[in-house]
Amino acid sequence: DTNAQILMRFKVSLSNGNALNDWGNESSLCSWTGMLCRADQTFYGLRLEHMGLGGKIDVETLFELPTLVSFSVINNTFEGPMPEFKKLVKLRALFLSNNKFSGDVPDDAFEGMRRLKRVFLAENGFTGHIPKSLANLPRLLDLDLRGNGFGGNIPEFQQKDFRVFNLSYNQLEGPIPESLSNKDQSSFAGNKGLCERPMSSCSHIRGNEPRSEDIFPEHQRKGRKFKILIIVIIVVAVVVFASMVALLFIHNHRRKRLQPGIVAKQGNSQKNNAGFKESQSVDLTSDVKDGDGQLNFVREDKGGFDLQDLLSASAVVLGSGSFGSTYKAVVLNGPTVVVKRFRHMNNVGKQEFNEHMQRLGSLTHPNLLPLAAFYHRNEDKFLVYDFAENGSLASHLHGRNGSVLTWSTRLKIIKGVARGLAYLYENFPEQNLPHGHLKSSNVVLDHSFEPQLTEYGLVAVMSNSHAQKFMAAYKAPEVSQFGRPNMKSDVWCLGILILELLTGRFPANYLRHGKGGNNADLATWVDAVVREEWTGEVFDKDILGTRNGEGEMLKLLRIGMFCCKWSVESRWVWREAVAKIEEVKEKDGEDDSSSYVSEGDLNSKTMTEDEFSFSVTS
Ligand SMILES: Nc1ncnc2c1ncn2[C@@H]1O[C@H](COP(=O)(O)OP(=O)(O)OP(=O)(O)O)[C@@H](O)[C@H]1O
Repeated sequence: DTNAQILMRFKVSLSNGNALNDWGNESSLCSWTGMLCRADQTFYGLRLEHMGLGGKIDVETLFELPTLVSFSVINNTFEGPMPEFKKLVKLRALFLSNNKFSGDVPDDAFEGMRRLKRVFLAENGFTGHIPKSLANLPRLLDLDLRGNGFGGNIPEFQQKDFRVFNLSYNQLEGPIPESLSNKDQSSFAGNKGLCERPMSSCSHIRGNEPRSEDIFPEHQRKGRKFKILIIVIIVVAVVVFASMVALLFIHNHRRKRLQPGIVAKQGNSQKNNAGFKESQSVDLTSDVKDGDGQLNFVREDKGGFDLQDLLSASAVVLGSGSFGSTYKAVVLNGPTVVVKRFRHMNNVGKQEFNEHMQRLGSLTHPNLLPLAAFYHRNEDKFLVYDFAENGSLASHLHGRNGSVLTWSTRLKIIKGVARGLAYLYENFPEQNLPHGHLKSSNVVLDHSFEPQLTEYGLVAVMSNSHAQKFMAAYKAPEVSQFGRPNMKSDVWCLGILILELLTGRFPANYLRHGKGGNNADLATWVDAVVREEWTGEVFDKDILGTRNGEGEMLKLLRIGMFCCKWSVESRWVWREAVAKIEEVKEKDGEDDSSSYVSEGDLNSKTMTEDEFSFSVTS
């Protein structure tokens, strides 16, 4: 049989196959929905995602496809036990996430699949132990078992360097193997009783403590229980009483101190992307409480004032972002600084927080806004940055008081952003998201419109849940698909920033729920406009008429689209993105390299053959 005949037999076992109606057309197999083919038209995979498919996955028939190396049925309605994929020994990537598969996965389910690199089983109903054969895969690079019912202990994995690793929201328990202790806590969150690094030590888990019946005989236990009950009642009563007194005291105390701050902030309660011109005066002492905690300077050249100076500085609210308020403070006989309050930086303890801030403070690059100092008081953290004279890029692009940014200024801005990002990636290679919160309100402009990145490097200290909800990098599509961002999520943000800069459109206005729960976004809008060949309509009217620049503007648009590839594998890595941005010139015709991204490659969601083969072979 030919591949086409085999695939038609495979289709018969599926239900709800309407999305595959074009299968069987006379045209080349590679043009059928869901086919993955290389440039030479050899078929190598199936990508049947978000299609409402169900029924049986006929592995016997798939086995007859000699070149099949990648198989994906993400987000369909398949149910029942895990199909016997182990027959497909050539498979390199297996994506079954977001279906209704269930039941124990046999220990030998992945036996012999020596080439398998990527296994995505997230959000199904799989149970039983994590199969030994999975842990023994020699080349495993990405593993996502999130949101299943896997139980028991985590086995020792043969492979140590994972790119994606997620076991969260299962029923796993017991100590985490030492070799996985460097993983993020979020990889293990939502399990029954996992312990040891990166979670807390196993000795904290009650089951490990000696049980009272092992120590005391029956009659002693009864007397003991009674005594414990009395002690508990007394302690609870004392604690409740003390808390009520303390709360009353704090309430009265805060009412006296908070008034000015609250009044001023009410006038600014809306997210103020238009910058600081409408801001009102506030009393910083209402937020930065004096007396406890101290201002820690992270750079020698930024000292010269102390906490008292900061508290008595005249301050205005610049805006209230997703983490708290941001103030501009003019220190008497000192610098003008920006104080940003963060309420959800609880991922690490005080010591680690201090070390991380010292490290951020040691970064120096013309396109990074220097962190000057930080202040740490229990739940509240304040970061002090230099004030940037020209406000944020967002305020210029979208604010009521914004100015007209020419094409040449926009190009200068994006080049600076790319350089700042490259510096962060080189200096934070071990971080998952060296920036993590790249967006136009976090790009500020100095007196000569040189851009400076701000709020970088904070993912590591930010509470996971808050990061997931609000940080820009968590808006990348892989987060809705696989639940976790990766290094390329910053590249997604860079792409969105490029598109925002060129179109003048605010990305959040394009967020709506599309098919399969994914967010449609500015990238999708640009994609559609370009595909309809209305490129003239894509550019911001303020730069549209730029003479001799349209070719280069189009070149930058294509770069933005390559940074916004929906699939992480086909999205550019940061180095490539930065290098391509550097190549863009202000005027057309200065060089002839614009053909490096062909018109045909512009569709940002579809993977070209070469791109996908890169992802499965790399
Ligand atoms: N160092 C700075 N110099 C000048 N303006 C700044 C500076 N830092 C922030 N701003 C501006 O102050 C305003 C409020 O900033 P804030 O960080 O609170 O909000 P945001 O960036 O919109 O949200 P988020 O909390 O998600 O970062 C924004 O317009 C921002 O661009």
